[in-house]
Amino acid sequence: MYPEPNINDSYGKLALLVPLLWILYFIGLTIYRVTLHPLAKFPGPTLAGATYLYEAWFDVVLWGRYTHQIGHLHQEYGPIIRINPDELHCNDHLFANSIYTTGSRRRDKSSHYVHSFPPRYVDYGLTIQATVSHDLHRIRRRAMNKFFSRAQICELESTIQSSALKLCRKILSCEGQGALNLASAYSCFTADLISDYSFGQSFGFLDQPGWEPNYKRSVDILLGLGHVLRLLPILGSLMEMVPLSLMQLLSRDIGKVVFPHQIELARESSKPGAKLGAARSTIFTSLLEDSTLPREEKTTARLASEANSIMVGGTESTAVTLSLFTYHVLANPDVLDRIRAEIDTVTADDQGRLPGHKLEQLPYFTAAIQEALRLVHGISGRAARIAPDEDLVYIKSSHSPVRSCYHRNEFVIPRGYAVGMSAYLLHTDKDIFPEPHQFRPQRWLDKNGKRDRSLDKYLFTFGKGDRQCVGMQLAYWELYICAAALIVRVFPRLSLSGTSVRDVQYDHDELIGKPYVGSKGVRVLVSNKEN
Ligand code: HEM
Repeated sequence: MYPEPNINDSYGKLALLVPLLWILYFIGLTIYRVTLHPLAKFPGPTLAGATYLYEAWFDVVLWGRYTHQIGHLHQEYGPIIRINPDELHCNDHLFANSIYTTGSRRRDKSSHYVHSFPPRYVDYGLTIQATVSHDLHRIRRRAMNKFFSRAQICELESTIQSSALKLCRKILSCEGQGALNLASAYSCFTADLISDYSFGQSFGFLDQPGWEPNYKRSVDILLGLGHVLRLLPILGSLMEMVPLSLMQLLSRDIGKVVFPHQIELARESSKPGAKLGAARSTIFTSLLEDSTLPREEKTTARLASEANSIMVGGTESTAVTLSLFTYHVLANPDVLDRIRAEIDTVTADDQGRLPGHKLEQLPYFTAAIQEALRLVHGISGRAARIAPDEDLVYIKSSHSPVRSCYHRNEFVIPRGYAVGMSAYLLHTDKDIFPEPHQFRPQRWLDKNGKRDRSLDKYLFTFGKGDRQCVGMQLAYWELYICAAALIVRVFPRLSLSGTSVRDVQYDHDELIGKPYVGSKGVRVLVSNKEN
C-alpha cells in the first residue's frame, strides 16, 4: 500500500514553487534585458535598462520627476539613452523629424505611454490620442481633422468672442471679493467652448453664479492617475471593471467626465428627420454621419471615450497657458504696455470685438503667446513613438546639446522599439533658448521687432508629426481672442495676489507640466479702478 498523498503538502509545494518560478523568470528577464536585449548596447544606467522600477521610482514615488532625471542622464550618457527596458530617449532637436514623422513613414505610439490614459475615460485604444496603431490613427484623425481646420475654427470666432466677453464680465464682477483663482475661471471658459463645439450645448460654467463646479478637478484627477496606470497597467484593467454608476458614486469629479448620454443625443439628432437636432452640426453629430468611418468606430463606448479625450485635451492645456500668460504679463508691466500698445492699433468691429486674424499679425503679442506656450510645455514628458517598418539611424550632430563620455557617434534604433523626446528638455536647451527659464517674448522677434519664425520649429508644445495636437488652431484662436479681451478689459483692474513665478513654473509631469505640488495657481485681486 502506498501512503495517501497529502493534499495540504502538495498545495504547500505549489505555493512555494509559484513564487520561486516567478523569481527565476524575473532574474532571467533582468539578465536578458541588460545583455542580449536589442537596446542593451545603448548608453544609460544599468538599472533603468534592467527594470521599470527605476522609472517608477522617479515618476510614482518622487511624483512625475523622471523628466528631470532624464535631463541629468543625458548630461552623463549623451544625446541618446535607454530610459527603461524597452524605450530610448533622445535630446537632440535635429532628430525630432525622424521620430515624429508625417506622411507615409508609419509611427505607432508606444503602448507603455498610452497606458497613462485612464481606461474608459480617455480609453486605452478607443480614443485618437491613445491609439497605438498608426493605421487606425490615420482613419480616426482623417475624420476629425475637418473640425479643426483653420477655416472651421474661423467660423467659430463669434462663439469664442462671446465666451471671452462673458469671462471678462464675470471676472470683473468679482471686484472686492478677495483673491480669485484664475485656473478655475479659465477652465470654465475653455470647457464651455469645447463642450459647445463638441455637443452643440455648452456646459454653461460661465453662466453659473460662481466658478464651481467646473471641469478642472476631473481633468486633474485623470491626469494625476497617469504615472500609476502606466507603471501598473493592471490597475487600469481593475478600473475598467468598476461599473460606471459606482465610479460616479465614488468620485463626483470622475463621474462628470462620462459622456454616453451626449453621444446618444448626438445619435438621435443625426438620424434623418430628427426633431431634437442641435441647431448646427457638432463634432459628434458629424462623426456619426461620416460615411468613411467604419461602423465599429461609431459605437457609443468609443465616441464617449473620444468625447472625454477632446474635453480633457481641449480644456486644461489652453487654460493653463492662459494662466501662465496672465502671470508673466501682470508681473512685467513693460510687457503688458507693449502688448497693449500693439492691440490699440487694431480696429474693433461694430460690437467692440477685436478680430482674430488682425490679432495674430501683431508681432510682440504673438511673441508673448509663443513664449507662454514654450514655458507651458504642453505634454511636458516623453511622448514615445515606434517605427514598425524601419530602423532609425541617429547620428550625433554638432548641435547635440549634451557632452558625454560616450564617443559613439552613430546609433541604430532597431525597428519596433520606442524612442521619444520631452518638451521640457527641448524647451530649456540653452543653445536654442538662452536663459530658458525667463519669460522673454523678444526671443521670437528679429532685431527690427518683426516676427522671426526661425525658432518656431523648436516649439514642441503641441507635439510634432502626424500625431500633433489636432486642436492647435483652436487653441491659438482661443489664446489670441481671450488674451486680447483680457488685456483690454480686465488686466487694468487686476493685481497678482500671493502668487510667485513658482506657481506657473514647471516642476513635474502629470502628463501635462505642473508647478510644485501645493501651488494654489495664479490668484488675482479685482479692483474697481484701473491700476
Ligand atoms: C494650449 C493648448 C493645447 C496644448 C498645449 C495641447 C497639446 C497637445 C499635445 C502635445 C498633443 C500630442 C499628444 C501626444 O503626442 O500624445 C495633443 C494632442 C491632442 N490634442 Fe491638444 N493641446 C492643446 C489644445 C487642444 C485643444 C483646444 C483641443 C480640442 C479639441 C485638443 C485636442 C487634442 C486631441 C484630440 C489630441 C490627439 C491628437 C491625435 O492623437 O491625433 N488640444 N495636444
